Amino acid sequence: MKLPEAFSLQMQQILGEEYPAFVESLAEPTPVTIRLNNRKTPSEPLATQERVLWHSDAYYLAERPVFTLDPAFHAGAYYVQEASSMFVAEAIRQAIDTSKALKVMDLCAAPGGKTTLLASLLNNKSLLVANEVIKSRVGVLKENLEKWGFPNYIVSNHDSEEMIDLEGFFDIVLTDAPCSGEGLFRKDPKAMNEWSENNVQICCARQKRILQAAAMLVAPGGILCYSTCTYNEKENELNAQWLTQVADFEPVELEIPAEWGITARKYGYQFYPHKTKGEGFYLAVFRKTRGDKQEAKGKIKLNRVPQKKIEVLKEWLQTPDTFEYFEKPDGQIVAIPADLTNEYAVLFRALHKRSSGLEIGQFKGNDFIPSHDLALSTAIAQNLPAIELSKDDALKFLKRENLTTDLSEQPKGWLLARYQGLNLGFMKVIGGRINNYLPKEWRIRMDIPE
Ligand SMILES: C[S@@+](CC[C@H](N)C(=O)[O-])C[C@H]1O[C@@H](n2cnc3c(N)ncnc32)[C@H](O)[C@@H]1O
Repeated sequence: MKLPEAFSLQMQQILGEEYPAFVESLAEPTPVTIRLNNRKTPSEPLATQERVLWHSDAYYLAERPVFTLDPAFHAGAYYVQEASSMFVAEAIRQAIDTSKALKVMDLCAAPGGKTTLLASLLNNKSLLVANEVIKSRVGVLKENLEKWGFPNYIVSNHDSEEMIDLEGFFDIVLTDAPCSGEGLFRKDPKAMNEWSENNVQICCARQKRILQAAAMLVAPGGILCYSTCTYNEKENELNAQWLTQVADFEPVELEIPAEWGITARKYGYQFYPHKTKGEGFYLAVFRKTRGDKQEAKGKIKLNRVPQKKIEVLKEWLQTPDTFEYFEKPDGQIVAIPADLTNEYAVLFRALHKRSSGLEIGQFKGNDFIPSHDLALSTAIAQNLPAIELSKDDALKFLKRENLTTDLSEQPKGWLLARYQGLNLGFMKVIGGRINNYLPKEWRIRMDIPE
């Protein structure tokens, strides 16, 4: 691999005698890792081998399978994620009590790897906002969150500076900042071609701007996590130092076993591919020492669903009484955790470009049409009519093709397509016909080998 000259010099300065080992590691293949969803376990456990040291649900795979051809992947049983970046969960676990009801903002969220990591860390009384500034990246973020199934989430599409009304609102803010990507050179050669000292400067200035906005969102006592997938001082340690100078934050020291191979710096923690089995990564965690806390108080400005309809909805959810039900102007019903209505009201007021929480479906006359979001949510009732599909048929369902299984004996009505006990989506049995309700934009497009 021919590294940019200025980058080589920079790494020699940072690493000294470790530099040759670093260069050698760049010629090795990128490890393939998956992180299992702790709320969705397939009946046949995935074949996993070596565990990622800093995450109890994550594993290295011997080779990269075609994930598109695994229905369990589409059901949200696991996420394919670079190993080093999973350290965010361990850091948060050490920095804050995750058994509490927490309000969490993932400020630079698409495609959602770390958002799903956060979702697995949170309990069902917590609330997760996934924000992405680039509109074209919001779709994939939503899709990944829907699949993951954690019900208490909102996806928003704002610049980090547009959130002034959420000052002091969050217990945790994650800023996984856009960066020069030095840690991704072997995984993504494009990152290397785009690298320049000038680009490092641009990234550094942008990160400061995002960090300043992120700092404002944190409640006193809350934590701010700052991460990049790069090595240079400007984007990492110097930005971390800058934050402690311009805002009321102190670095949180983490306990890390030596065998994990993570390098502790003054403010943060650095992953190098010659020392850890993963890509280059940097994380610093800070606690806010002072500031104003925003109390969550407000009223959701959506129509409440009439009691008669709520009785219908109750059949579709596992714990229907833990939600309150509202109707959006387009008729979609959203289920909002009853304990979190004040929090949702504050978020709805402050964020204009956003989703409205878990959309469970809509009424057409007296009939309830369940949504795909509901099919994949862990909030869905367990006793709904369902059919377990073979792998072939599960893939056919995901391609929106006709199934081989004979469904003519199935009672008319809604039927969940399942694979290894995990929901893939809804079908409707109408006489001799089946309608597939998998959203068209979600269907598998690749040809399935015989
Ligand atoms: C490193 S990526 C995030 C990866 C993601 N956290 C994950 O784990 O899958 C950085 C993201 O920040 C977004 N971004 C860029 N500028 C931003 C801004 N001013 N505010 C919020 N997000 C921004 C980029 O569009 C990009 O999606």
